[in-house]
Amino acid sequence: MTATKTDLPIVQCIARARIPTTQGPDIFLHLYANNRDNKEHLAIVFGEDIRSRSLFKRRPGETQNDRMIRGAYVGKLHPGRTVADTDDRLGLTLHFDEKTGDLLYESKTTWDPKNNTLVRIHSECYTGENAWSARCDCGEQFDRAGRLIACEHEKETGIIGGNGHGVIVYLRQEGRGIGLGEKLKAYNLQDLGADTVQANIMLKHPVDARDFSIGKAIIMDLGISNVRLLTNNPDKIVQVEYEPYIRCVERVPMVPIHWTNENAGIKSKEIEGYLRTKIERMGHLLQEPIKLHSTTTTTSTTTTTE
Ligand SMILES: Nc1nc2c(ncn2[C@@H]2O[C@H](COP(=O)(O)OP(=O)(O)OP(=O)(O)O)[C@@H](O)[C@H]2O)c(=O)[nH]1
Ligand SMILES: [Zn+2]
Repeated sequence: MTATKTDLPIVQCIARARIPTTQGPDIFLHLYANNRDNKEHLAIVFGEDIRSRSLFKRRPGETQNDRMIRGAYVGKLHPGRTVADTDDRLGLTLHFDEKTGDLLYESKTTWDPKNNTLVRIHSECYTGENAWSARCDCGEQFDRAGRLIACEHEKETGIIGGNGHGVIVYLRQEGRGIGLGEKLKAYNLQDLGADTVQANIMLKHPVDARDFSIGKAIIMDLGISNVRLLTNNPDKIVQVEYEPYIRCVERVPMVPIHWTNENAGIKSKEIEGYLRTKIERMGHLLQEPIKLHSTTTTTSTTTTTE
């Protein structure tokens, strides 16, 4: 059954701003409102020409200055610029449907929806992203997604990057949707021996309380239809597919750094359990490295590991 756009939440990009990053490229941070929850979901967009249709749509009575202030401009802002829809210095002009005010697609100014675009749908994880947590790999995944979108291809794995175009849809679904407070309680239950699945159930929550439909609506709003999805989570792939509007043309794996490089990434008992539960109990598409030749040699009296 093909989807109809009406069964998706309605999202509205409220503001977009250029963020010069410490990693090199500028990103364009988009803040969204929606008609499902009162959270500020985000899109971290790499590429000035990936355009939010809801942000760029013309609004009755607004001025060009209003458009520039909310971030609905083409090219680059500079002191003294007065027109949002034209960047004289770069020779770029946006055009709109006179009746509806919708942005018209033109290859010179707007990313082609038919391009295969590298996308990560990332759920907020305060502990992994801001508190140096070694309980999960969310922070590592977030950083790697940004690096992969910015680069042509990843040296270590040969995976083709986004070459400066792509999106991290950042959903405020902390704790797989149960919130930070309940996640902290889940951590205490895990320290008492439960795994991440059991802990959620013991707290009377679903194993995964997330819904990716807002993420889907944001991807569509950004004019992206062919997605190279950065994930190991099969549920995300199923939930993002949305024929004929969104097609997952490729699943790009997110292998924990420590699994391919002994001296890097996150190494802890907790994260081993976290990843093992994802594989064994949540069906994540991750293959634990199989040690074919043990490096442990046993001699008559002692066992030494080189
Ligand atoms: N309830 C609960 N949530 C956790 C735990 N550890 C991490 N999380 C949450 O799990 C979510 C991880 O989401 P993502 O980083 O999008 O990853 P994923 O859905 O597991 O799958 P990938 O796309 O393959 O990374 C975040 O919301 C974290 O806050 C835990 O022990 N319990
Ligand atoms: Zn996490």
